[in-house]
Amino acid sequence: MRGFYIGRYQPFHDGHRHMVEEIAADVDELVLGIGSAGDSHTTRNPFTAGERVMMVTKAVEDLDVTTYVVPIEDLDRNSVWVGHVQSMTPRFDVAYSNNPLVVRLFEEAGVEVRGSPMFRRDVLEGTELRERMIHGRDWEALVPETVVDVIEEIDGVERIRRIAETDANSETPFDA
Ligand SMILES: Nc1ncnc2c1ncn2[C@@H]1O[C@H](COP(=O)(O)OP(=O)(O)OP(=O)(O)O)[C@@H](O)[C@H]1O
Ligand SMILES: NC(=O)c1ccc[n+]([C@@H]2O[C@H](COP(=O)(O)O)[C@@H](O)[C@H]2O)c1
Repeated sequence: MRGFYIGRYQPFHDGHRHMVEEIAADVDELVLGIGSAGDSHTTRNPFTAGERVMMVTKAVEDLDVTTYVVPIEDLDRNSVWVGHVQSMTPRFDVAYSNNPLVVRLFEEAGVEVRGSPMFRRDVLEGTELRERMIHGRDWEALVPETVVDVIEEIDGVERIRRIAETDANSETPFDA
């Protein structure tokens, strides 16, 4: 059986890793969708699709499940989004998500959806991690070590801080 799990992964953190471990117990193969793939250089979406491909690939490579990492750009039309996802991914049998819109769109399209309880959501949340990076608080303990390495390689903390300085409203593209 093949599963599908999408997130923005800005960045990929231990909550995502926990969910992937649970999914891996269910499936033979896993498709990990990098959502909002066209977005980067904003405080909400600081990392590019390519940078997130590196984070996600390295964060799951020790697991005993074949994984395909596929970037997926957003569409203006929710009603055809599931078809868009399916057009970009290997065929899958079940979608995993805790995002209510994603759950609804897959269910309406007749795809089985499974969720899981949130894991340490008080700290394991992308928004919280990005805030910690901006304000110099500890974030490294909340993501897989391989993700720390990628963020260091791309100088990601410096980027987020620069964006936060120049972009108080968070969605304006970064231009240095
Ligand atoms: N701590 C967690 N435990 C379990 N699932 C999680 C956790 N955090 C996020 N998820 C789920 O992972 C998927 C992808 O989440 P996403 O990439 O938006 O992360 P996020 O932490 O919610 O980020 P942000 O705060 O940037 O929106 C969603 O289905 C989300 O509900
Ligand atoms: N119309 C669309 O493009 C559409 C609809 C639902 C979800 N999505 C994307 O799927 C991803 C869902 O991930 P999260 O659970 O991390 O929000 C996001 O990147 C979101 O933008 C896109």
